[in-house]
Amino acid sequence: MTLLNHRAEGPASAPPLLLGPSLGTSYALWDGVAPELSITHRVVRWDLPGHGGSAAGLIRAGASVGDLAGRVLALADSLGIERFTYAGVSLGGAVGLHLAVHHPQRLSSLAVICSSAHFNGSRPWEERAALVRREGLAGLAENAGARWFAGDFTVPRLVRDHRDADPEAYAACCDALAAFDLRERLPEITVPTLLVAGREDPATPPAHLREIADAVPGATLVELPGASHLAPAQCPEAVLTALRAHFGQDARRGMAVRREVLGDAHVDRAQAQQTPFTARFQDFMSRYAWGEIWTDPTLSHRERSMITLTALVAHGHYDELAMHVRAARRNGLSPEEIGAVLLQTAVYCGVPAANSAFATAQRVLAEEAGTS
Ligand SMILES: O=C(O)CC1=CCC(=O)O1
Repeated sequence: MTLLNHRAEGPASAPPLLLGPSLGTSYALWDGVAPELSITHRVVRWDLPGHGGSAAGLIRAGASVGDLAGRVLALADSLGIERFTYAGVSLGGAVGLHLAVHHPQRLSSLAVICSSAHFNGSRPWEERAALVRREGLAGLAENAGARWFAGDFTVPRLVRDHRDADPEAYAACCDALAAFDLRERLPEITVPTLLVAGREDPATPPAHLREIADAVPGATLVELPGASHLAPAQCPEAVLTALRAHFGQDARRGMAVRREVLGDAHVDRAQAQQTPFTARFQDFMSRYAWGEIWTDPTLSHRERSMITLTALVAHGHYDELAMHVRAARRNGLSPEEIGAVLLQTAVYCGVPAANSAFATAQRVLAEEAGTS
């Protein structure tokens, strides 16, 4: 299957972050932001169909934002990325909102930049699509600066990408914008959401971002002075600061759950022993194991403890087992329930494994009870 053109940066083991562009631009929109983000993330930035390096045939007249989101998921699948953080500008942001409503299990965090839950109805986009199908993109690209940037600022590469986009594909993206309206569904969004508004943005003014922030539970809104529609290009430092603070929440949430489950003493010890060599691994654990998996409310902490004990016995990780017997007690499992889990492992992991597990658990439970 033909995929969206994309550029991947950053360590393959880092948490994946997908970046979506706005109508008329390419992944070059993220040039001032992506290299910095790729220090902590596996950044994958993609081009809209018929824009940058993506084939025009990836979109048809009458397309929807859902179709574009499907292309993004296909790209993620092809890269082996199941769950990802997502940030998108304008049309790219609409793709992010669609993913958050329709595919919440694929997203761990969302940032919507200079975008909206609706683009002022279908009329302006039907007119723009008709204009582009009739006359091509040269005229629109000529006045892109006024729509995209504040003051005299410009990015010649982005204006060039606008002019060189495929008119049919551009018009099909306009069709998608014409049909897009997610306002009714915003309260269903559960993924941590950041809204970034350009204070001087004429296309999606701050009121559009505020409307999303008011409707999405727990969402945060940041307004950037001096930014217009392409905030990542004109104010990369301010966008970076906002994104870093938002995406860092995964690690912070993870650290809170890690302390709840493993206890302050254990986490403080692990932190104190951290070296520059182990720092990325510790961060990975906070973000991924604790910030993403243990925080997922589908299973309770009790259930997660039972699964974890079993998995540790299966692989003979007895030091980790001792730690997770303490965690299981903190998560509300009684010594009898822990014994029942270990007994079951005798069936599926083997008697010798369960034998060692019982010895480890017995020692920990005795220590906890103060009888050792
Ligand atoms: O090109 C514009 O006028 C601004 C814009 C609206 C939707 C989008 O992605 O860019």
